[in-house]
Amino acid sequence: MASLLKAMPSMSTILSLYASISGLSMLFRTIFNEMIPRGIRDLIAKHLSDLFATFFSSDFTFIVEDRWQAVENETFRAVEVYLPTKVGPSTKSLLLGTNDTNNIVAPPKLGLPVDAKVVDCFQGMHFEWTLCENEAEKHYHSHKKYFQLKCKNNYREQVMRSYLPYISQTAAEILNKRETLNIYTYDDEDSMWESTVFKHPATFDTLAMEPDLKKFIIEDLDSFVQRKDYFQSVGRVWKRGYLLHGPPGTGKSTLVAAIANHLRFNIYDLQLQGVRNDSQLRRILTSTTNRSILLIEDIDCSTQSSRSRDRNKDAKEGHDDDDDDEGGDQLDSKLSFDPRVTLSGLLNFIDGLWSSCGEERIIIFTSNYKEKLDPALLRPGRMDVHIYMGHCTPAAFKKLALTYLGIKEHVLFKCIEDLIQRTIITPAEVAQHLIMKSDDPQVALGSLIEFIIMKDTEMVEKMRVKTMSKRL
Ligand SMILES: Nc1ncnc2c1ncn2[C@@H]1O[C@H](COP(=O)(O)OP(=O)(O)OP(=O)(O)O)[C@@H](O)[C@H]1O
Repeated sequence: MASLLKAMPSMSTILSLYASISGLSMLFRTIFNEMIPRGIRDLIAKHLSDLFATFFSSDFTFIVEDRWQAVENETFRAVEVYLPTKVGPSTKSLLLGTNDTNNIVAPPKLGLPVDAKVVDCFQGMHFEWTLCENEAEKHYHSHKKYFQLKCKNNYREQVMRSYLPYISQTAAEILNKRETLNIYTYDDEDSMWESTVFKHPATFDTLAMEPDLKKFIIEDLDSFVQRKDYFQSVGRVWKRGYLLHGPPGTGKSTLVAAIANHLRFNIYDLQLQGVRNDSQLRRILTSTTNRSILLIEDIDCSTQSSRSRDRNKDAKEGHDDDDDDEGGDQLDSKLSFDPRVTLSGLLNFIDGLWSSCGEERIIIFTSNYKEKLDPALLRPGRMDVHIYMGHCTPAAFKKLALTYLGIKEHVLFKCIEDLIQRTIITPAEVAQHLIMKSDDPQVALGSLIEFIIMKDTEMVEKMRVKTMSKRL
């Protein structure tokens, strides 16, 4: 103890040390105040206080819910895509799975289960994410998921200014590079979209249609995705509507698949017949994501009011065109269904106020009977592009022969092209013959010629009977 006391400095030494330190600190303060400009002084002080705050400030929690003001929360979607790329030792469990039925040996994908934690670092800041779930309030409501982001209180501004934009940017890049596309159908029971992998092989290359029309569609799509700023500058929502119309089997669905593959957009395939009313429709449509295609097939059969009121009146009075027999029958069988979705409810999403929900969307309606659609749907500016998918032309036939038989020329081509010009035949019928009959082009083309001649004869006979009955 005595030796310890001896080793301690004397009181006078401590006092003189204190005096020197205070003298020095006063000197430094004077130099600091006199020589360093006020702006720089404030900056240094702020950085020092930030440094202390980083260590001693309390935590702050951001909540990112899956919906935001009645629509899909894009921040939630971005985080959902981004976080699985950041799993590390702190993540104790992961979801694992694949929905790719075409390739069951493909590596499974990762997802985050409820309560999973992911730690992320960005620009020296430390973040802790957790996926949480709310109990459903009612048994028929699905559970609500949300992300919880914990960070230091003083990171708040940087989270808003740089971290979240960085996540959105990264998620967009991941989605742009995604190998698989999804097709969604709405599951009424669970009130949610259900997805499955979309692996349709159709491309613009394999699509049989007039080259000029094909070129026009590709250019239209490309210019749409590149012109976000233009849409903004002219005050229009960044959406594009296509109406594909034409007889069955002319490639409308195939064109939708080619568009999805070209843009790498997911497809939301909505069966309007299954939607109970406009408010459900609104809920369904607001839960689709950006960079996607909303597809409503056979719109002429989907809403009572999408059919031309005049045509319905005519049909009731028995004034339907004779030429339309086939279509009329089909339409009538669907008339028995009475959906409660109204055309105005639907149009609200195309160009009404609700159309501003979401961006970079393609809306595609298909119809076999454009003339039976309500004029409101056809009004200029409503569906931006109307594309008629017609019967097979010589150019379309040549494309199909190249796709299915791998040939560009054949002695039978001339004969088939002449026949096609005077017979009504769909690309689906041509494709059916080229794919099913034989690998040998001679056999396949010969069988196609037989089929076209048979159809031609049938057509001539039908015309003859019709003319006869008119004379009588
Ligand atoms: N223009 C085309 N180019 C290439 N293949 C086509 C074309 N049209 C039809 N086909 C072939 O015919 C099949 C049926 O075509 P698709 O389903 O696209 O016709 P659709 O016009 O959508 O018919 P529907 O009106 O009955 O729905 C496709 O699987 C495709 O193989």
